[in-house]
Amino acid sequence: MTGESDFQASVNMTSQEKKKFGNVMIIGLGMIGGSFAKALKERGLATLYAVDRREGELALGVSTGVIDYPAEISAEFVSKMDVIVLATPVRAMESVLTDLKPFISERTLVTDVGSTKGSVIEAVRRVFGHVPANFIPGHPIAGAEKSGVLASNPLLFEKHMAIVTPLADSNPVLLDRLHRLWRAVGADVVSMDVDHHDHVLASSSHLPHLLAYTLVDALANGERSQDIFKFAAGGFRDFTRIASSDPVMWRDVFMANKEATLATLDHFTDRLADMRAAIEQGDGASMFGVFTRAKSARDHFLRLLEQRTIGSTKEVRPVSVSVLPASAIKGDISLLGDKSLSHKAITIAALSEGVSEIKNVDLTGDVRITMQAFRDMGVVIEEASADHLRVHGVGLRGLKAPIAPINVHQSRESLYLLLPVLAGQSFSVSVVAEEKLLNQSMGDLFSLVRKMGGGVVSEMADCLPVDLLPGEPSNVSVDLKIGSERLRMSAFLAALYSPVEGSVMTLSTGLSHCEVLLRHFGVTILGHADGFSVVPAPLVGTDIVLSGDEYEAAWLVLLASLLPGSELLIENAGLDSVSFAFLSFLKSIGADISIPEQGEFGLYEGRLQAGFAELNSFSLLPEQSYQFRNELPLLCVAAAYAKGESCIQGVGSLPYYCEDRVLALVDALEHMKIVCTYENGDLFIAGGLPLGGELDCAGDDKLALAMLALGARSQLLTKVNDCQKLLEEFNELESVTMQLGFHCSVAQ
Ligand SMILES: NC(=O)C1=CN([C@@H]2O[C@H](COP(=O)(O)OP(=O)(O)OC[C@H]3O[C@@H](n4cnc5c(N)ncnc54)[C@H](O)[C@@H]3O)[C@@H](O)[C@H]2O)C=CC1
Ligand SMILES: O=C(O)C(=O)Cc1ccc(O)cc1
Repeated sequence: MTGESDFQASVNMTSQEKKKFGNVMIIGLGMIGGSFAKALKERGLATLYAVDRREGELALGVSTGVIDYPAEISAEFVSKMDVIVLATPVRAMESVLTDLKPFISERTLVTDVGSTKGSVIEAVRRVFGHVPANFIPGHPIAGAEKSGVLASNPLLFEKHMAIVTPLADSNPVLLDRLHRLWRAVGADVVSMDVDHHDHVLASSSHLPHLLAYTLVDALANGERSQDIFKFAAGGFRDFTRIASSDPVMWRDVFMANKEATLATLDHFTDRLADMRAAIEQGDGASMFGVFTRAKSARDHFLRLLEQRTIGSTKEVRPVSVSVLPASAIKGDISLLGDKSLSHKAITIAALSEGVSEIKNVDLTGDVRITMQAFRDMGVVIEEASADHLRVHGVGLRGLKAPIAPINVHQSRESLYLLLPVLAGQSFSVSVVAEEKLLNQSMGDLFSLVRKMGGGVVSEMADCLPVDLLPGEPSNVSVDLKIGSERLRMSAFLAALYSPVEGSVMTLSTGLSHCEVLLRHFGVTILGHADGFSVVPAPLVGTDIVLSGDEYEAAWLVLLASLLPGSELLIENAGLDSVSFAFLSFLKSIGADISIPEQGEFGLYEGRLQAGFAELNSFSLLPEQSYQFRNELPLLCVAAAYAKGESCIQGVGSLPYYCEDRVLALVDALEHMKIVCTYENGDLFIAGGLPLGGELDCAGDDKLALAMLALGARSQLLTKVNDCQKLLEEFNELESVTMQLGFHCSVAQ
């Protein structure tokens, strides 16, 4: 069968000619074996041999350049191999292993590509009596409905996953080689436990194939089959593509992975029966619920998959924003709802009874993570348009246990909202996260949730991932001390689950969006001298139009104040106590601002107007600096343009991230030739006219806006680097400023 001289020529190669992975033998030169061989061969990484019970495939393999040499299972070939890959249907692997056994050396890596893993390991045990350290199973999650060597594609594995399922005594050197092999053909390697693999794949791959085969067979043999196929629309074609897959391979898969397939099939059959009942009873709401949840889950996963295909980690390109000194800003605008408010409104609407319409909602970035979590727990959320949601609330305790852990990815906002809500349910749930949220102490949040009465279990002290276990609800009374302000909404949510009136003690009695939003949904929140009490009652679904982002509004007001001739009108401002106090302070130092009246729930809502005015220097007391800690970068800019020297006291006593921001802005001011002095935690800024120049906001969006405002009336162009976060948070920056005649240009 094999040309002995070819073989001799190949094994006589000098070490220089020997390729990175040496001699690789594929057993079963079909679509997957052929693709793997071709990917290695085209990259010059190995000398490729193949064995197949169909000689024709081997001849085609050589003539189409998929392999170098045909081979056979014999001492001469097998003993010289560095890697042997089993790529036959899974049930053929036992006989292949039996043939290999007499010749195999323990330095040779033996692996496979089979779609099931438990059955392959059982076959290895039957043949060898144990699993040898050099046998390490694998499975590429890439393929097609085609078969045979002619269908092989050297790019098949690029940016797809390859699962490896090593055993406790797998040889680590050979395991490393297996990882390298898959990475060399473009795959991302993931390790998995054998049983987990078989259950996951039973649902994600085996069940869909079973449904496609059965559907086509049922329809093809039924009445009107001719016309069914003749008039089949795209959906039928999409759904049944995989019914063209190889029947031998798939018969083997179902025989090999019986238990796991039956489990997922039973689950699916139950759900199909529910759907049948819904159709029979004309229960449109149930159908609508299933369809919306399924659509959003699929859309969500597709987005994740797209990110994978672009690259395993999201590519972040550095972005800078430049401003040319402007003469004036003029115009009427509406701002998109605040992101943090959008997260909160979705959460409260999901926990309300009945339907809520949320308008002017920002659905970009992290907000979708909060939304997906509620969808995973049975809340139907319709996207009526790009900034309008219809949320079918399920009540405070009406969430359903999710089938997988809730993943908050890297969204702190989602985590702080979801954790108290999950702790109030009657099911256990795991919460996982990614990258920057891992390995960070969540002590303040976890202890708040513990107060609610349930169990909070994490492997690493107070870090994610965490398991929440239901417990007897206890009375919630939370004291938000300095620096814990980010817990404010979490505390109010926890208080909603308190059996008796919950209380949230706060430093100031001013109203924030948290209380206002809850009042909007029918919660009675009473203000006291040292905070608030929350009267337990169901939340009531309602309609709400979210007001524009407050920091963006404050920034635009500052711009209007700095630029002579400006006339600005923000149609949809919504100011909480701090923003109201901040704008009132600007007024007190000479700004020309007209603030809207206080509305029913406590916000200053409506039209916010501002025009140019020369600002006076000011002195801010430590308690004011604390109150305006988030707005301080804007106040530094006001000071830089004001007449005379301003003083901001108590910067050194602010939470570290607020102080850091101010100090970064001091560097920028000095770079622009504005004289600043920072002494004993107090900051002095001598007003003047900033020069302009290149600045770096270190990825901080609030700082970036302040820096752009510094450039508003400066003498030269101002360029701010590292603005990715700014554009994520304020993605209409360019369009809003363009509308007002203030040109911010974005460059990558
Ligand atoms: N088709 C797909 O999309 C994927 C398949 N897999 C797995 O890869 C393996 C191969 O699948 P495909 O390449 O699609 O099938 P295929 O039908 O294209 O190739 C299988 C090859 O194995 C040969 N073969 C069968 N029994 C043999 C034996 N006893 N000795 C030597 N050769 C033998 C056949 O002649 C054929 O050429 C299967 O275990 C399958 O579960 C894994 C991922 C994706
Ligand atoms: O063709 C498709 O869409 C597939 O699903 C390919 C596939 C088939 C079997 C596997 O074990 C892995 C991937």
